[in-house]
Amino acid sequence: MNKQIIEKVRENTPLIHHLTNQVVMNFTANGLLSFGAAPVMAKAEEEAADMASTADGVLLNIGTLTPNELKAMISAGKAANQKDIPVVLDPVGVAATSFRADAVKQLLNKVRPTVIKGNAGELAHLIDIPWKTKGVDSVGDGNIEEITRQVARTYQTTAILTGKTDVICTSETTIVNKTGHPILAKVTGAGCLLGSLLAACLTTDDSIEEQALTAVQFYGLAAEYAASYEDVQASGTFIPHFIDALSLDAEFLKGAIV
Ligand SMILES: Nc1ncnc2c1ncn2[C@@H]1O[C@H](COP(=O)(O)OP(=O)(O)OP(=O)(O)O)[C@@H](O)[C@H]1O
Ligand SMILES: Cc1ncsc1CCO
Repeated sequence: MNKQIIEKVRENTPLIHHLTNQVVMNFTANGLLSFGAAPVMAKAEEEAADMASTADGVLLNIGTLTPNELKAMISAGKAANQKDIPVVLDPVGVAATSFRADAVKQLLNKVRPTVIKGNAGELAHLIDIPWKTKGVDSVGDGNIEEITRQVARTYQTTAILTGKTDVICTSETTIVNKTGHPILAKVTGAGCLLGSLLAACLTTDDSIEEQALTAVQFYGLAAEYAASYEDVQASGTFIPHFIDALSLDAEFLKGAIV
């Protein structure tokens, strides 16, 4: 983890334009604010390109996608690509329906994502590897490093697979992260908010490997720290501690976990 990446984000408060799902908008906005960046949610096709052009990073998350939102995502993604603004694609539930699968195909034909981030079931689907999924959740098992590598190679991008173990692959490197807490799997939008923090970390001038690792490692440490509070009984009591922990110093989080 490179703590300077987090410090730079907090100094610059980059604006992250989100085209994300209805389930997680408020959680994502509050989590990103706590981390130290600035969220804006704008999904009308009429304004998507303008908003993306003024942002420092763009998050495309298809969790509750509609046909009009797909058009907006393509406009926002193209506008971001034109200005070299980083784009994170989260293909939420892509294996669940042909509408989602077609939408992601269209997005990947028209937009170059800086990072594709998803759970194992989502990334496996992108390279036609059979994997058990349930709605937006991944419930299968298999070689997660190989899947992440293949997504990175096939789409010539950085791929991040999340779960108990996170895997980051660029064309050259594979990095594994084991920070995190099982309670995150009980928080809807835990992956979606990570995509938002990741977009913020991609706005610095550091290497993509460092940016990606910093985002996933910090996020996991914040979860471990939040879960260690005595009053945490389950996800409901965990969430406020987690939002708070996202504002903390990376070094402090490392040392604070017992
Ligand atoms: N069993 C686990 N142990 C530790 N960390 C976990 C575990 N499961 C998930 N995580 C962490 O939770 C975060 C979200 O990952 P996950 O794979 O659950 O996302 P997702 O399926 O896209 O979630 P959502 O669709 O709800 O947004 C990541 O930081 C990941 O490391
Ligand atoms: C539960 C759910 N359904 C569509 S998006 C979403 C949020 C987690 O991905």
